[in-house]
Amino acid sequence: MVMTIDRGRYRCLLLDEADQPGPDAVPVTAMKARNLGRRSVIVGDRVRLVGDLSGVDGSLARIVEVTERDTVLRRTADDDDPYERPIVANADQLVIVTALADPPPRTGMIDRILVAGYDAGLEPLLCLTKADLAPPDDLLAAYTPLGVPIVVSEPGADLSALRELLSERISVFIGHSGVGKSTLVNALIPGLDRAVGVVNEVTGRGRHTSTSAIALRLPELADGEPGGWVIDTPGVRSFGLSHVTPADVIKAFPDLLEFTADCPRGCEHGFDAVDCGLDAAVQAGELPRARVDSFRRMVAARALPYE
Ligand SMILES: Nc1nc2c(ncn2[C@@H]2O[C@H](COP(=O)(O)OP(=O)(O)OP(=O)(O)O)[C@@H](O)[C@H]2O)c(=O)[nH]1
Ligand SMILES: [Zn+2]
Repeated sequence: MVMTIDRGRYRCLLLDEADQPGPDAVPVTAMKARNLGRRSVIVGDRVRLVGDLSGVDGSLARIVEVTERDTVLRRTADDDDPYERPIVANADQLVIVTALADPPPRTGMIDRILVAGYDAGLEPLLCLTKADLAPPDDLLAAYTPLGVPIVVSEPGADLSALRELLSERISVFIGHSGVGKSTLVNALIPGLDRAVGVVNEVTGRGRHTSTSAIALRLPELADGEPGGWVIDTPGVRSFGLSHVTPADVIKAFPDLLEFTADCPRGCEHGFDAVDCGLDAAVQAGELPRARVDSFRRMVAARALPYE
């Protein structure tokens, strides 16, 4: 499993058949073998290595194969940039970390990250930090109808509910700089000491430093269940979605999708849609209005100018 990437060097951890690192697993540094050509290798990829697998300082293995990805989380640098940047492979959960204050929550950003997650086939989880500074009520009201699980944290909070939601899964943590992501990851992984309070440098408009995502193993739960993996990502300022279509969004909502069979051709099922099947379903009492509205907020977030 590729844990992190630094200037063309891939830090990998050897996994056993159960997809877990063995008790003595050491990180192995590898480079891409020539046969891979321009094929991308990203954090979370499962790869085959040959050569020196000792992990000894200075040793270098070669990545000769990237196994098929279950999921790929992508973003575009901004909405005018058609180039998709895959960020993380094989995750199954997307944890959107948002502060309740300092910085204030931006639902537009949450919605955009949700859309990217739905498009990638990841299950969302909203993690609201800094509850000591502001109450979570508005965000709870906005995201509960969507069916997004929500955990609320503050300094010294009991994280057992969050640990339970992370166990046996591969969870990508994403959030704006300063929301308390490192603080949270440090609390989840005692002894880790991820840098807190360091603002990410920005190398240009909407671009971030090459600081890679990094996969971190969570400690086992008290009952011996594997803790799962956290893939921590650099703070994001924007989340370009030009690679996602309205059809991609509604696929994540099978209960809504079934009512759109008779929509006019090209219907985007948004707030301004005409003769949309979702409105008919609401009128017939077959769908709750709040759920349709929440979904439509996602469709609108997709089309908003990137922030
Ligand atoms: N009041 C309060 N402050 C918090 C909480 N969590 C984190 N902080 C503070 O918020 C600041 C930013 O926290 P970080 O953990 O560095 O935030 P981050 O999201 O990792 O930021 P980047 O590293 O820039 O991506 C620090 O000063 C933390 O001490 C919280 O629950 N409540
Ligand atoms: Zn429609």
